[in-house]
Amino acid sequence: MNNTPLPAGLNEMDLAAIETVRRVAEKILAPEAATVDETSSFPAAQLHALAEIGVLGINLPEQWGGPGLSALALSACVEAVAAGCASTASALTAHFLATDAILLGGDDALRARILPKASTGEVLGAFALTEPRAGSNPVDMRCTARKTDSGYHVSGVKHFISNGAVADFIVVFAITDASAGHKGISAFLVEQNTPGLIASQPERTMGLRGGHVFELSFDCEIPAENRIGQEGSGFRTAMKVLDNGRVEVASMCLGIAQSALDAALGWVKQRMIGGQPLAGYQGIQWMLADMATQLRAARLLTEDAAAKRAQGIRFSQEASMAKLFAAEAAGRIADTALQIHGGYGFVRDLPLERHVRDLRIMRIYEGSSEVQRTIIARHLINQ
Ligand SMILES: CC(C)(COP(=O)(O)OP(=O)(O)OC[C@H]1O[C@@H](n2cnc3c(N)ncnc32)[C@H](O)[C@@H]1OP(=O)(O)O)[C@@H](O)C(=O)NCCC(=O)NCCSC(=O)CCS(=O)O
Repeated sequence: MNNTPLPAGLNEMDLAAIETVRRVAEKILAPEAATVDETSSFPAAQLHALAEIGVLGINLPEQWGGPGLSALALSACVEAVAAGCASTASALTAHFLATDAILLGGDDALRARILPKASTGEVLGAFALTEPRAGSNPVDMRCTARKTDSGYHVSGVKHFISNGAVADFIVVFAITDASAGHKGISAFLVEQNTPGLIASQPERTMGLRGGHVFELSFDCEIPAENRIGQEGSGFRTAMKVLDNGRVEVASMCLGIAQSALDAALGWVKQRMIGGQPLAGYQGIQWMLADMATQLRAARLLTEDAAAKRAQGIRFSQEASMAKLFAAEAAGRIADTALQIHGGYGFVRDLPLERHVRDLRIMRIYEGSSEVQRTIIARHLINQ
């Protein structure tokens, strides 16, 4: 039975969806998570299992093929997937970034063309914002989209793109007016089979080894109808998408941290030291108390951000607080869980060292902890 707490205010459909996702995560994702990591294999079968229960569209409203779940339920589902297999959760949430970009930035024609297929998993998406020389500051990007008679010529290199080579479509951000700063950035949809699109081999990463990330190089002609929204609207679309994405990263952190805490709780009850279980020692109890308190705080910040997201008002500050705190807390929680396991925690037969490795990127991608602090501070100063 899954003892992860649920937020208040979920309706029956939300609860049914979460229960189904938890069941699939426990029965199908979790048993394969160590193998996915060990073999660095892309979790295609896991995504397929999630697609079969509708998870690839849970960020979408009913109009575009989604179930119309609440933002709180979406977070709880992402948490459940991450608790089962963090690599799968990373590939899934990268797909959400791509479909959110079309939902939030595109017109109805593009939404109708892509979102229903993306919600069933018939097509998988990727979100290409980061470049080798433009990570934390996307306005420094070099990728360009030059107008042609039939559409645009997209040219440039994107870096660290989850799903990049396996996605059917890639949301690419590129400069359409180099003199206009962030207002000169536009978003485009590039299909995988487009001539001139070349993907690297997957990067060899420390963690999330099944959540493959690629360098993508573009020298592609694309039709005008593949522009997402108006020219110049790309930066705002990217930022709005990342507000959503940061709550999903926070939710992934909750799932992995909860798994680490659960493992530590199981261990301290069975591991005997000096004739008594580890759980009897005050030093261990205090570690557990700190882990649970940090996890609870991360959960409440994540729920707060999800609740603001549901209200349809700007929630950048709440999203950044949730991501910042959850990523840093989860890293500490997993590290403490490993410490409690002693040498066994360092051994790859147990999941603790994998949790520590998988969590490390959470303080970096979708805006580093430093970027989140910048966003929070700007809101404090400007409000
Ligand atoms: C740190 C930053 C937020 C700083 O951005 P800027 O200083 O360049 O821009 P601003 O002046 O703040 O804003 C310009 C403009 O945009 C509007 N804006 C900004 N944020 C939002 C928002 N959240 N929602 C709506 N509108 C927004 C703002 O109001 C301004 O509008 P006006 O000009 O006033 O009209 C930013 O650089 C940043 O977030 N950096 C981090 C980038 C990042 O997270 N990259 C990660 C890429 S994806 C990834 O890592 C994983 C992908 S995967 O797994 O493949």
